[in-house]
Amino acid sequence: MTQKPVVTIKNLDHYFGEGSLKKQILFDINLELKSGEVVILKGPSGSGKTTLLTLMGGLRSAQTGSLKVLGQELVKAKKDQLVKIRRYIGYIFQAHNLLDCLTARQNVQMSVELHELKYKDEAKQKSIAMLESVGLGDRVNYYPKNLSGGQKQRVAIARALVSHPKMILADEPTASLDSKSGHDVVELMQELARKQGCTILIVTHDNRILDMADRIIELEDGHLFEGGKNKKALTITG
Ligand SMILES: Nc1ncnc2c1ncn2[C@@H]1O[C@H](COP(=O)(O)OP(=O)(O)OP(=O)(O)O)[C@@H](O)[C@H]1O
Repeated sequence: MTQKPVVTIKNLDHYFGEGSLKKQILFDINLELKSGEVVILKGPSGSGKTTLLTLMGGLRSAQTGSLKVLGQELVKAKKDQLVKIRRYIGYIFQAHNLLDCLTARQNVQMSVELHELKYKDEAKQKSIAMLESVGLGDRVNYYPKNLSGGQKQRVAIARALVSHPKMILADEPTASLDSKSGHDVVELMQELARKQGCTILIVTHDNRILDMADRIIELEDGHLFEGGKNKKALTITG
């Protein structure tokens, strides 16, 4: 496993609101995510987890400090730079966000076609192969309404991984699943991501999946700590 940083964050602060309503949400965040790592980010509701995830994903503008994703500085980055970085990232959310009017295969294929110019048939075969690798080979033509929660989440994983992202950002991917499906879904993400050498960051409240991470980090009131009993503020040197 190579240990090149995929994300390097130094002294990152984040604020919402303006003037007298301005409120600091993230305080002096320092973090490094390496290639192929599976990291879980936990913390109480409102501690800033989603805010940090969306900043790393180029889904909102970073304001102060430094946030580098794949070597690209995102603090004060222009919109088109954020759009560019998003091509290298796969997103998985709690509410799987599948399009109901498309089959499992079409949902996955849409992502292939957005990411690369492919002949339609090639994109279709690639999507079917990806669905097979998440155990849904017999469900490729099913619409989301005819799939279980776990199966829908597997389609979302297939869609996120089909374009070989460098990093997967998953926000509460197991929240709507029972314990066994939740474990299976994370195991699958882990296995596929390892094969592709892709980094995974999972935001979760779900204590049932904590054992699956290489590393656990924790946010409390906007401050980031290395997880575990003896919590230590994260610092990066050099
Ligand atoms: N767009 C916004 N404008 C203003 N405040 C916001 C905005 N988004 C989030 N916040 C505030 O920022 C803080 C952190 O929110 P965030 O969603 O990042 O927390 P979280 O740890 O992901 O919470 P949860 O576990 O409940 O999803 C909260 O106080 C929230 O109210």
